[in-house]
Amino acid sequence: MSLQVDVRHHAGSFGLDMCFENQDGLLALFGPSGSGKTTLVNLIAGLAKPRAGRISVDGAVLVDVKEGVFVPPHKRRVGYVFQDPRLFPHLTVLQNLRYGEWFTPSSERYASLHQVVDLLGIRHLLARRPAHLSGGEKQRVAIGRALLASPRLILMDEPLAALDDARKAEILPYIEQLRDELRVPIVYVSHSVAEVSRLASHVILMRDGQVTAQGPVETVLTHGDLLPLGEKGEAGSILHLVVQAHDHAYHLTELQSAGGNWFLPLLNAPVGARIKIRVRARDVTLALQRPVQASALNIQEGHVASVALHSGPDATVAVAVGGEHLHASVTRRSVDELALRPGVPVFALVKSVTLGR
Ligand SMILES: Nc1ncnc2c1ncn2[C@@H]1O[C@H](COP(=O)(O)OP(=O)(O)OP(=O)(O)O)[C@@H](O)[C@H]1O
Repeated sequence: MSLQVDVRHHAGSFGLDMCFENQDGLLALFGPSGSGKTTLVNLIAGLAKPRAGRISVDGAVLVDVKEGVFVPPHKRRVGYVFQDPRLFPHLTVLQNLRYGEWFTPSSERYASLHQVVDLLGIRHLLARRPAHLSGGEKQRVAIGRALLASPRLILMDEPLAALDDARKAEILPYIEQLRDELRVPIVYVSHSVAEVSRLASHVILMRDGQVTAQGPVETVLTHGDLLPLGEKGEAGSILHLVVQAHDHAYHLTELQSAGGNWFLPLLNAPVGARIKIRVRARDVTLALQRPVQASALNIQEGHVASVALHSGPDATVAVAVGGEHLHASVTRRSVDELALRPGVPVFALVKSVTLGR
């Protein structure tokens, strides 16, 4: 999928001016409340028309103000999943799903009812009406309805925001399947670093209707200063590891990376599986020598790649471990006292790790 956006728009006193291009995978739009994420999603869906500019998907122009092109929403083949599932209350689940198919000519359909029902695990719900579904089930049906339109692109605007953690955990694997098995391009709006680091391949950080940073999730989420307030402490690194062994006696799984081995609470993943982990910068401590008699199991050996001094007491140190960067949040005072400069060999002690599989 190639999504090309180059638009200018006004809503009341709010101005949006964005230009970006994304290829394949799940693109996350991430930014503080009021930064314009929903406004942008509405422009892609055709629910609003930009003042100027152009949006295209895979070369198909959805809007081009200069050329006078504006494809109406129902002809865009762009699915939309909102925070609130917005199912038709008087229709059964099956009828809600079938509605998704109506606007797509049969020659352009790639998603069948059977495939979607099985993918989302909703076969047992087909005869029910939305009032008799849980929040998580409703959202799976809403995703199914969007998918049955065989969309070129699915827009998801905080689809998990109204759900509790258990329901979120239930839905995330389905979104991953959409991304990996059906390979449906997704533009995903979220406030949560945990969600974005698990799902996204690319991220656009937004503020005041502008792009403040964009790129692969591994690099963008290290910019704590650019993340929305409340998520700044979540800034960190995403690393890719391979499951090496399970230690059932201690309930630990050993994973391998170029910088040393990692130990995580026992994982339900086969030996050889590739796992993505998220390490918050504030959970990483640096030492110049390998600590002895320390309780931390995760000690990575590397060297300082870069040091970013912030305006307050803090600094972010990127440590090169193997081919990847592990970020540590330390004080500026520690940077001086340990003379942390690019090239200095260091040991990184990691307190806790979040899985972002
Ligand atoms: N129709 C409108 N008229 C006037 N102002 C609008 C309109 N739609 C949106 N805005 C303003 O545009 C700004 C961006 O809103 P938008 O909903 O796109 O932000 P957001 O990043 O999605 O926020 P949130 O994370 O809270 O959902 C806000 O200041 C909002 O008040």
